[in-house]
Amino acid sequence: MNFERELAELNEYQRAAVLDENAACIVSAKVGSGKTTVLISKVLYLHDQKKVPYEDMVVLTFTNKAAGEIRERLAAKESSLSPEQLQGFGTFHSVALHLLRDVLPVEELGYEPGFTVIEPDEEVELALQIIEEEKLQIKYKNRLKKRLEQERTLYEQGKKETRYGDDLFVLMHRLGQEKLRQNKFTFRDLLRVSNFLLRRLVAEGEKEKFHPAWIIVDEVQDSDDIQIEFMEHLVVLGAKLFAVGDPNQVIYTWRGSRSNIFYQLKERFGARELTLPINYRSSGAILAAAKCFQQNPGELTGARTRGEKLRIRRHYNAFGEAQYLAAEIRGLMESGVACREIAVFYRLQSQSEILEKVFTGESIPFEVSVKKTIQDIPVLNWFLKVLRFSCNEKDAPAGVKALADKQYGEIRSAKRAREIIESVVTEKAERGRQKSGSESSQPADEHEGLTEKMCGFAEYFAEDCLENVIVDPAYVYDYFELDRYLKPTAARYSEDREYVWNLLERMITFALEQGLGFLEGFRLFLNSSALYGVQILQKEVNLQADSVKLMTLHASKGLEFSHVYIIGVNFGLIPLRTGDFETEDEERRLFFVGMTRAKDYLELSYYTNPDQVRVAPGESRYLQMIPRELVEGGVEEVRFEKTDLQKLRKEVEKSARVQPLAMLFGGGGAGKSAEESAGEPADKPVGETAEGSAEMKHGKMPRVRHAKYGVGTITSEDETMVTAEFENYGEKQFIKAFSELEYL
Ligand SMILES: Nc1ncnc2c1ncn2[C@@H]1O[C@H](COP(=O)(O)OP(=O)(O)OP(=O)(O)O)[C@@H](O)[C@H]1O
Repeated sequence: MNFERELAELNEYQRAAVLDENAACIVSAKVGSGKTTVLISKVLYLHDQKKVPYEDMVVLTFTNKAAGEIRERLAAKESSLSPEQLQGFGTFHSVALHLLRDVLPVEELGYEPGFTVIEPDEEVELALQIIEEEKLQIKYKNRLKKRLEQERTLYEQGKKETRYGDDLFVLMHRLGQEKLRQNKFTFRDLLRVSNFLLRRLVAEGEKEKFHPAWIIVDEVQDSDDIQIEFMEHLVVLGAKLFAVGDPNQVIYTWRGSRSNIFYQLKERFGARELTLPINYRSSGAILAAAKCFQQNPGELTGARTRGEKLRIRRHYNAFGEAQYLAAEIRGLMESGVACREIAVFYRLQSQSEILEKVFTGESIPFEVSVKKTIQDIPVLNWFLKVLRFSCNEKDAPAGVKALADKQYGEIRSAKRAREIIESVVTEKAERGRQKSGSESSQPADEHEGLTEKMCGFAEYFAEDCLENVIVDPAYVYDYFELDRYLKPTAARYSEDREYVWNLLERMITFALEQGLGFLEGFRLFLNSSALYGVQILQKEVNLQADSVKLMTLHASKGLEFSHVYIIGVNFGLIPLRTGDFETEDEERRLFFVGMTRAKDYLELSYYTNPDQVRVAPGESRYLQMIPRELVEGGVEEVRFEKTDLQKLRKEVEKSARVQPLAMLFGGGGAGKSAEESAGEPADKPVGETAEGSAEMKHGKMPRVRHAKYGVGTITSEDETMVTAEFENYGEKQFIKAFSELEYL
């Protein structure tokens, strides 16, 4: 590789950053100024010129997408790279997982190497179970997830009193014990426990166990306290720090990042500060408009000419807009614009549904970036429980759920399932004790069916049979006799079978790629599937594929397209209604991030008759903040016949009930957000039952059931949406067409 040539392509600011060798350096970069470019050049510089092995670098990103991009770009430059060399490259969580698995002594804290990683929702479920069993007094249980997040720091600081004077800290203590007993980590635990063990390494002077030479951080503006502490430990262990970020792109304060982060980092690490002020991406007009939303002052220079002005469109509603966009995109395609250069951004995932339907009808190739995890697909949700218990017998709750699932498996009562699993666990423990005492005892295995399968799994697949038989999903599928447990008489059977089959294929490929034994590979996958969620099960949008990209503003971060359409710039959507100034600031930065993805053409639109509840008709004030000289010909109204809209709406409602399978395992197609697709469609759709509406009219609040959130009460309802309150999940909104709620 010719590094001189690489360096020559950088501007003076970028070069200075790449060549900087201070013990700590923070690069405060402007949007589109080449942060990713610099980060990759830095890694190459250290490796090629300074002879730092990749294994001695920890490269931390905030998303798997960013980590993937860095890996890809490195692989493109150096084809002989192996996954082992890049084990320290990834998100904070995946690097912490690697440390806990391969470097730090977790067993000294009582965990076992086969630990699993659970999603926040699973932690809440566990917490609710403890509350019930131990009769704890917890206020605002419907906001438990938020409360656990918000008050965790107080608890960790050793505070005695919770915010509401209840048993929350007792719960946190018990939750910690229970997770340890079940050998489980949450995402936050991964970093928390890593921090604890790294601190101990430092205190005990055992730095030789782990001492990276460099720590390189992308999007550093998104770091929260626990992540900063993680960086700090690595620095104390001897690593030099190089971090890049943009204070104008802080869009995750709800996760704990903060807007004064650069000042904080400079103070904490005594870092040198460099800047990258030149935006290479956007035309002059786009950049000038985006600057109206920039919150942190400072030079933002564009390298490009003024280019085309922005456009603002007014639509009757989202249905009309979708038709307009389809026609517009068709026109662009005919004029030679590649589909992959066109993107539509929206504020909420649910806004993609109408676009998907219309684009499918109009044969516009598209891909939707959907945040959907394995847990959103009922059959996989069940099968994961089966696998979790099969691979980790300490995870008794998973075993109970696998047996007591309402749709799959043996469909036992919760009580009976608990009894069975408890007896299995006791029996195993007993057998273990007898084995270590005398050799004479015989296992009295009375269990059969799924229980027997789960308990025998680890033993059955114990030897490393990866190369022989486990290249075929059928082997595991048949082992569990899944044809029996997936209920072949159900209408969804063939779809479910395909889901499971695909999951198994993925797991096997994953184990093979990792060069791991079967069991070990499966265990690692079970952790990663929670950790990576979407990425493992569902292809991210393929930026190279020639299709229009549909995504939320959040998902657009870090990407660029020649043509960008930001839709629904109405108050209530962009910006969302917020309760405080800080969140409002974040909404503004989010809009800034979206606008600055556009290279050549940016169009913004709003509705005069929005369908969503709590969305105000008319343009949001954000549109009024853009100087009119940057906008082509004022606001243009786009009209569509109302009859067309009604027909279209009916079609969307009809077709939205069938969700193409392809998109879940790659490929384009329709998809729903995690929240909206958490369960199977119910038989009786809300809005289609006369009694439902009648009850509302007479002031009674109808009760509904949702597959994931349980029983709730409708709080409001309009033509398209329905809002319901659930005891443990708070208020949730649903699109009626998806029929997820069943009236009780
Ligand atoms: N020195 C340069 N000369 C010309 N183009 C450049 C240069 N550096 C970066 N670019 C181009 O500028 C665009 C933005 O670069 P990059 O994606 O690295 O920016 P970024 O700072 O990571 O963006 P964002 O702020 O959106 O995260 C890319 O198209 C990249 O190829």
